[in-house]
Parts: sequence; structure tokens; C-alpha cells
Amino acid sequence: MPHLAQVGAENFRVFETLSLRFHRRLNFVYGDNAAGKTTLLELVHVLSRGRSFRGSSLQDCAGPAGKHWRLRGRYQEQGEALPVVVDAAWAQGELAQKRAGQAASRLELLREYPVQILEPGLHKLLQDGPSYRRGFLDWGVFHVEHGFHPAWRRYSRALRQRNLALRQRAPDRELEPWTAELAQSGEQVHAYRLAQLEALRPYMERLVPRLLDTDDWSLDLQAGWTAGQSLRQTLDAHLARDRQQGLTQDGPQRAELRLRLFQRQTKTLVSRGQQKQLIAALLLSQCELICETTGSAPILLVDDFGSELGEDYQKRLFQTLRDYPGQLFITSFAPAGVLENIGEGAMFHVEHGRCRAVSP
Ligand SMILES: Nc1ncnc2c1ncn2[C@@H]1O[C@H](COP(=O)(O)OP(=O)(O)OP(=O)(O)O)[C@@H](O)[C@H]1O
Repeated sequence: MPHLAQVGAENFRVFETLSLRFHRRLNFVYGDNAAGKTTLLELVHVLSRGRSFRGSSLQDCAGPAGKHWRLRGRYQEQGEALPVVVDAAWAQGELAQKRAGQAASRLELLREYPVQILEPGLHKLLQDGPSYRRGFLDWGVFHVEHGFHPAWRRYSRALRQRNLALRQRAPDRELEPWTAELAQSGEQVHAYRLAQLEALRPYMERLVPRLLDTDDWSLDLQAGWTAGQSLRQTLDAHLARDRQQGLTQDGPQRAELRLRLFQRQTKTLVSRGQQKQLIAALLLSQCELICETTGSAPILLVDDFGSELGEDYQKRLFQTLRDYPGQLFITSFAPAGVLENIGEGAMFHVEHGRCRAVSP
């Protein structure tokens, strides 16, 4: 199970230069507002995922020294003598990623060094449209099922081409191959998602009661086409409508992951704290499932997530994180209480773009 043992940064936002060694289990980062806590988590995220989680562009990450930045991470596999060095350098609008000195694709790094984040903005998982929930589910399937990504790519291509053919009012014989491809790969994508959902259930059954003290929750996936029919049947039934609108209306691009708590819709009828705990349960379930399937627990970044939670929920969250099998990075304003609740680890104080290890 790889953990990030060391990190270096140059001109990355507020950090002119940075060099830190991390604990393989828990890294707790504290400091005032605008000190650089989120930036520290962001650089861990960028190293493996090649993008920020803040909705910023990679250009936004360039600090005052100019339009470039550089990151270097050393990932250490337990029992392996040598760490693997991963580099990410951004300049002239281009990101170059390397693993052990060789150019590495985004997909390779994404798969090899999974990282996930719990942060206040994640409430959009419950508040916003279904695309966030689909994206979240797909991230998990991607790590667990290697067949998912090729199926999803086939599906996306077929969807693009079919939509183009519909817009161009192409004759049926030109539409047909894309409809057939869409129906086949779409069913595959859905089957992968469904299997992921079923695999998540036992984790949710353990984690929801732990975080929320209830087992009254539900999780289901609507395929994105008429229930009880194959995708092909629905596509055929809705062909005239698709032609009229110049758009494919059915398929996994319309799927919806539905979460309920106390049989209520989570978007408007449960409290903000309950939403947060539910999101934590969902995310931790995915990460634990990935760990069990692949042998690697994603690095988990927890940015100021506990701040809006009352004492009971906060304690439940930290106690649950204590049992997380992978490496954790947690930020907070003050150091009090966290290490006692979570266990052994390292502590860092961030101040005006400088970060130093302090003894717990
Ligand atoms: N590209 C950049 N170059 C230089 N400084 C930047 C850049 N982007 C952001 N900053 C600054 O970096 C500082 C640290 O921001 P960061 O979001 O990491 O703080 P934080 O410790 O998480 O704060 P908070 O607790 O308030 O969320 C802020 O002052 C921010 O304005």
C-alpha cells in the first residue's frame, strides 16, 4: 500500500519552496486562515490526479515567481526499499508528469496513487445535479474494475457520434451502428456501476450507523432509461423524439444515484450535519472497497470537514477515520483534540506559506 513519504514544491501558490516528510498514517495540518493548509492538501491531490479539487486551473496554482510550478512526491510501498518518485511540472500551459524519471500518463498515476478528498464543497454531491454523483460512483468503479474505463470510452464515443448523426438528420442506416454500439456499451457501463453499488452496500451498512447512529438509509441507482426495458428497447421506442431533439435522451449519461436518509430526500430534507456524515460514509465506503479490492487504500485528504459538526458527529467522524486503513491528511484551525481522537501521527503547523513539523 503506497503512502506519500515526502513532498517537495516550488512556486506552488503560497509555497515558494517546500520540503516535508510525512507520516505513513496520519498527518495533521493546522494553522490560521489563509496560512496554506488547503494548498498543502491540494498539492497531494495534484501530484496524483493532475488537477486541483478546488475548481481552479493548474495555472492558478502558480505562485508569485512566475507562470510555472513544480511538485515532487516520493511514494513508499510498505516493505519496498526504494520510494518511487513522481514529478509534476507545469509551465507554458502544459503539465508534464513523470514516474521514476519516465513520462507517465495521467491515467496511470490516477490508478496507481488514488487520492480522495472530504471537503466542505462536497455537499454538492447531495445538493447538485446527478452528474456529481455519477462522477463519484465512476471514480470508484474505475479503481475497482479495469474493464470499466474502456467500456465508458466506447460508450462516450458512441454517444457523441450518435448525437452528431441525429443533429445532421442522418438516415437510419448511418445511425444504426452507433445505436447498436451505444446500447451494448451503455449496458456494460450500467452493469459495472450496479456491481459497484452492491459492493458498497456492506460498507455503508457498517459506516452509516457509526457516523449517524441510524440504519434507516437507502441507496439505489436508476439506469438512465425506462425501467424493465433494455437500453436498446428504450432507444428504439424514443427514436422519433431523439430525432426531433437532435439528442440521445436515454442511457448511462442520465443515470441517477439516489441516497435517502430516514426515507427522506437528502438534498432538502436532512440537515447539513447529516448530509456531511452521509457523504463521509459514502466516500469512506468507496475508499475501503478500493483498498479491499486492489490492496491499496486511497490517500484520504480531509480539509476542514469536521468544522461544522457538533461534538457527537465530530467524535464519530474522527473515530471512524482512526480505523481508516490508508494515509490521512487532515486540516484544522487548532491542534486540540485531533491526535487523541485519531491516534499516532505527525503534526504540521502552516503559517504564511511556511510549513514545519511540530511535535505532537
Ligand atoms: N497562485 C497563488 N499564488 C500565491 N498565493 C496564492 C495563490 N493562490 C492562493 N494563494 C494564497 O495562498 C494562501 C493560502 O490559501 P489556502 O487556501 O491554502 O489557505 P488555508 O490555510 O486553507 O485557509 P482557510 O483556513 O481560510 O481555508 C491564501 O492567502 C491565498 O490567497
